[in-house]
Amino acid sequence: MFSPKEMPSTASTLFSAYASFAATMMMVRSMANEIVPYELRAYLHSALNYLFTSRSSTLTLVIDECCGMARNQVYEAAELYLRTKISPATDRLRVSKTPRQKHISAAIEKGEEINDKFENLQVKWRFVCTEPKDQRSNDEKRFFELIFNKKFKDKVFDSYLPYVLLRANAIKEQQKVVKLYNRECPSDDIDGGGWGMWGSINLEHPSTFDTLAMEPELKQAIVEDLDRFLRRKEFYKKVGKAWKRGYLLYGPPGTGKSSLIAAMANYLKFDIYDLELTSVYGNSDLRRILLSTTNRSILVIEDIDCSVEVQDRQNPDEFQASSTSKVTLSGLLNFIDGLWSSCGDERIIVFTTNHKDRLDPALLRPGRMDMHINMSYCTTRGFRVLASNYLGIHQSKTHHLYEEIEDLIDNTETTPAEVAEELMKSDDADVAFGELLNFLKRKKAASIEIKEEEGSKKTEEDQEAKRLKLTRIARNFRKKAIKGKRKKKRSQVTSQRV
Ligand SMILES: Nc1ncnc2c1ncn2[C@@H]1O[C@H](COP(=O)(O)OP(=O)(O)OP(=O)(O)O)[C@@H](O)[C@H]1O
Ligand SMILES: [Mg+2]
Repeated sequence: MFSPKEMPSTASTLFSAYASFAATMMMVRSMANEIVPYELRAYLHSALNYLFTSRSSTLTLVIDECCGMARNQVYEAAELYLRTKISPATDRLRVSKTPRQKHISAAIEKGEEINDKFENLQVKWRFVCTEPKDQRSNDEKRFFELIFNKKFKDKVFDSYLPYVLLRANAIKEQQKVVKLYNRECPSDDIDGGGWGMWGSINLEHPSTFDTLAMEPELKQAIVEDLDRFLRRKEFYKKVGKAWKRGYLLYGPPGTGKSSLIAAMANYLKFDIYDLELTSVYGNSDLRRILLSTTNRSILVIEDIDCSVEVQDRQNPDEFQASSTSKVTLSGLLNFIDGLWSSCGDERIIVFTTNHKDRLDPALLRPGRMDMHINMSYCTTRGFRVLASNYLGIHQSKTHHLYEEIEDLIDNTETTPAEVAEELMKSDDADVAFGELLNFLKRKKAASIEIKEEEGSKKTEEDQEAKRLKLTRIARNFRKKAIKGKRKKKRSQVTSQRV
């Protein structure tokens, strides 16, 4: 213990000792700074840090929502992917649904964590949201943290994150709502580009390849063609062809041309652009409209025989005159062959017509439309599909009216639309099939009547032709007889002179 008298002198001794120590240290430090080069000092500093700070075995990847102005694809993929990983351990979820979404979607809320396993890798995801600096500013920052053991760094970069991106793409495809673009759609639609541009609605057409009444072989051929088309990106590049495919659907009204287009769109998850050519002002307008369509889409031009000036190819003068106001077939074909080739990927073009025979040969030339699909009248196998669609009767099952119905279907020109309309008349199969049978009987009777009428007309025509022929023969015979008489007379006169 210090006596009160000793205290000041001890404190001053201590202070002077500390001061001299500090001065010495400063001198040593400045000497060391001069003697030891900067690089060596930095190295020593970090080595000491490494030795004395506690080392973490985990690595955290920060995945920001945006990279500059663009959206970060890894962030978007993580958001979608993690929706499928929500477990009962999650406490808070964000729930939403936009008018275009079919289902309610749930995503994790800020601060929530999700554990995931990928082969022998265990990771933890955390969703972080920074609070905006003040209430009015919109500078909230959102990001995911991906936390895992450092030794798996390569695996995460080379396998896990690519897997997350792939899965997210598949989920996006699955959730995609197919849209129907039309230039008459309301312009306040978020995808609408104003007057004269494309607006869209969800494609609500429920048609699929399963519900289409067609010959199974033809259906199979179309599905395979579409699959091959999707697979062959590299092939198209290699042979220098645009990655597009054209289908011409032809057949009478009500045979399922539009239903097939909807089935294609639903199968591929491609949007449909339904183009009414008569509303396009000219070829340059057409170019502008088509350039504003997106990849992975189906461009549909219905009733192509009624939509374009098909004669203009044979008459270039007329083409000049009409090109300012009308879309010409040559304009359309040029666009499909040329311009589009260089700027569109995964495009499908479908033309439909009720009269293939009226189409310009340029459109039918091989290589123009890759597949010509004949949508014909209903067949017995088509009828079985419709019976299954409308009345839930399995295609392998039968009904006591089937034999009669199928015989009439084979022997009349009945469209699937007509069959569908009859089957819709009742939920009771007996009643619905009865209605269909009566309809087919009436149809058959009507067709016999028409044939008889045509037959009697033909007989009348034949008789008239026969009468004309006989008259012609008789006239010729008379002419010949007169000629013969004259000749005989002339030769008599000559012999008298001689
Ligand atoms: N092949 C089919 N398979 C299933 N349903 C069909 C088929 N054909 C027609 N239908 C039914 O008839 C309705 C009309 O058919 P759709 O509009 O597809 O015919 P279309 O050939 O496009 O006729 P149009 O030439 O008049 O445009 C469809 O909504 C569907 O209910
Ligand atoms: Mg149609």
